[in-house]
Amino acid sequence: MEIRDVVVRYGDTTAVKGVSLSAPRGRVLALLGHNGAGKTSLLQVCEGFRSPDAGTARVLGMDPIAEHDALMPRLGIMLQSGGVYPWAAAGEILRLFASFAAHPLDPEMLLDRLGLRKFEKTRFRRLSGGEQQRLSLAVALVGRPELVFLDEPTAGMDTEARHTTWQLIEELRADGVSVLLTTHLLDEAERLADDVVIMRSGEVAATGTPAELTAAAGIDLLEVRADPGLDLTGLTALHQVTETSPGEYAITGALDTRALADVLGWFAAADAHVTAVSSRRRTLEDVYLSLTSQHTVGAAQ
Ligand SMILES: Nc1ncnc2c1ncn2[C@@H]1O[C@H](COP(=O)(O)OP(=O)(O)OP(=O)(O)O)[C@@H](O)[C@H]1O
Repeated sequence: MEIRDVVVRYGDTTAVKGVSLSAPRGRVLALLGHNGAGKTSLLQVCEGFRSPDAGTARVLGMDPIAEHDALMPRLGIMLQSGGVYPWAAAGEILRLFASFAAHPLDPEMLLDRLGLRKFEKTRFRRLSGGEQQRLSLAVALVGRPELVFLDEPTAGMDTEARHTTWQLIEELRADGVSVLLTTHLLDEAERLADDVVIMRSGEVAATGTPAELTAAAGIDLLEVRADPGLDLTGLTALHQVTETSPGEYAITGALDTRALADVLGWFAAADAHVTAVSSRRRTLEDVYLSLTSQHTVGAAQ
């Protein structure tokens, strides 16, 4: 899948501002970003549900709008709202979608795997949010798609369903299926994604594998608890510093021994009352927050 310079506008709002990205086959790509960052709009362009205002999209080598009918049977799409036939029973819905496909997965297997067996005779609208979500996932997968779009697939799911979903996604990838998912769960992205795209206000803020995004030599996150509201001028000239909450300072970047001494020396020189210091390697969540936080200032911004 390849998109180039895609722009999506809603009236005066530009939701996607010239995004380019490519998703190689057989990999899981996670699209991250705050509410309103433009993830769903971008997904809709790839799915052929929305025509971009500028730019191009190629999905499995096809134009998702002009070749929509040929493309759809090869895609699995799980929508945030999910609802398909609210009056039909869960089992009927899944078997119906299986009957549309040339080589479906076994719907009975999916009912069992996703814990839906006891709801097979329950109408969609009577299912709980998490059960609807599980059925929507099953519907997206039952046609044995080559490429799957999952918009917040595990939102509202309980822990067990979330783990089953992760396993299913890993099995899909092992079978060579490509997956493009959005999520607000950074641990989900870190566990599943081969590639990550972080969006901020309709633009790509960073891309890479989770390892690339979190990699740095030495200690890469130093957290210092001290007086709140310190004037960070001076420190920010040398390091990326965020006051993550009042009195909690996160200093990120590859920090060697000298840099650590500099940072603590700065707090000492500022006469700040330091009550705790800890260090660790960065997680994807740290990278995400430092790229999307409004309050981040400093050298690496
Ligand atoms: N149909 C629409 N009409 C007008 N504005 C819209 C429409 N759909 C989305 N937007 C706006 O476009 C921007 C991007 O929305 P989008 O749904 O793509 O974001 P998102 O990253 O998927 O957010 P979320 O994480 O909340 O699902 C937002 O500011 C949103 O309010």
